[in-house]
Amino acid sequence: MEPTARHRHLPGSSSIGTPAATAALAPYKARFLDTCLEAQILKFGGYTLKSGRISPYFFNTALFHRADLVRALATAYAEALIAHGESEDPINKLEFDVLFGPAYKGIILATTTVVQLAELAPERFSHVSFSFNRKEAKDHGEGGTVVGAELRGKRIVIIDDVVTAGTAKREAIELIRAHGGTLVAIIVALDRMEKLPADTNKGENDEDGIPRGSAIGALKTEYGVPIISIITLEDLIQGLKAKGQAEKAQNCEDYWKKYRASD
Ligand SMILES: O=P(O)(O)OC[C@H]1O[C@H](OP(=O)(O)OP(=O)(O)O)[C@H](O)[C@@H]1O
Ligand SMILES: O=C(O)c1cc(=O)[nH]c(=O)[nH]1
Repeated sequence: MEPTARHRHLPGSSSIGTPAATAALAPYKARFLDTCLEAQILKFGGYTLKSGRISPYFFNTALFHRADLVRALATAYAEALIAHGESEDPINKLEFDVLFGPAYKGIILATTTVVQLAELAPERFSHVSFSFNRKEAKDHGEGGTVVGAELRGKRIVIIDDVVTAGTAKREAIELIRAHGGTLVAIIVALDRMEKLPADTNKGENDEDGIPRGSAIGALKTEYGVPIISIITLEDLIQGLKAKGQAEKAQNCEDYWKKYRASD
């Protein structure tokens, strides 16, 4: 779905998210990538990751705090869900009732994205609710660990920033199941398309350049649901090339060759 001009550039807003030379990508991906690059949410250099790998790029979702940026982020999640839901293939056609955002960062993603879903596709998504967990159960007032929509009998999409090891997603899935909900998909902002860190007990070497499974692939296999990302490393490389940023694209490609996931 192509959002209206109103959604692309509100009067008086900054130019954040204006499509530039990344046009070969789906327009919502190109706009999101432009936002990330313009606002330096995607940075380039040498960054040590949780895994210990040194990455030539780093994606910092905490930087989406300004009004225009959080709107661009929520719009991109909504557009990715809408694009996925519009698939002609009934197996891929995504229908859901609740966006569940694991605390804490997922909370803002779930709440802002339901607003944008209702704004961009009211006929399909006005009924969608949000829900999130408390990190610590509350024993007074309404009590409990889940806030927002009831999960029982509902089709749930988990929304989060990234998958690193998949631990937070597994915890969220257990909570959803314990409350009687059914997981139908997971959506994240960026898929780094990286293999899981090497298992030295299996004689693996992280730098061997042999593709192995990713955390996203493991979640897909374990739970049998699609994992949607707004953009992937492949999209980033394509976007950088289209913008003439050949050196950054090459550094990302070299990194990807080393740590490429097989799934
Ligand atoms: O374990 P994974 O599923 O791979 O996800 C990694 C998650 O861990 C971080 O959040 P964290 O749980 O630290 O909570 P926060 O949102 O409060 O920072 C991060 O923002 C991801 O959401
Ligand atoms: O793997 C990580 O540690 C990581 C990568 C990235 O791009 N962004 C982030 O916040 N963490």
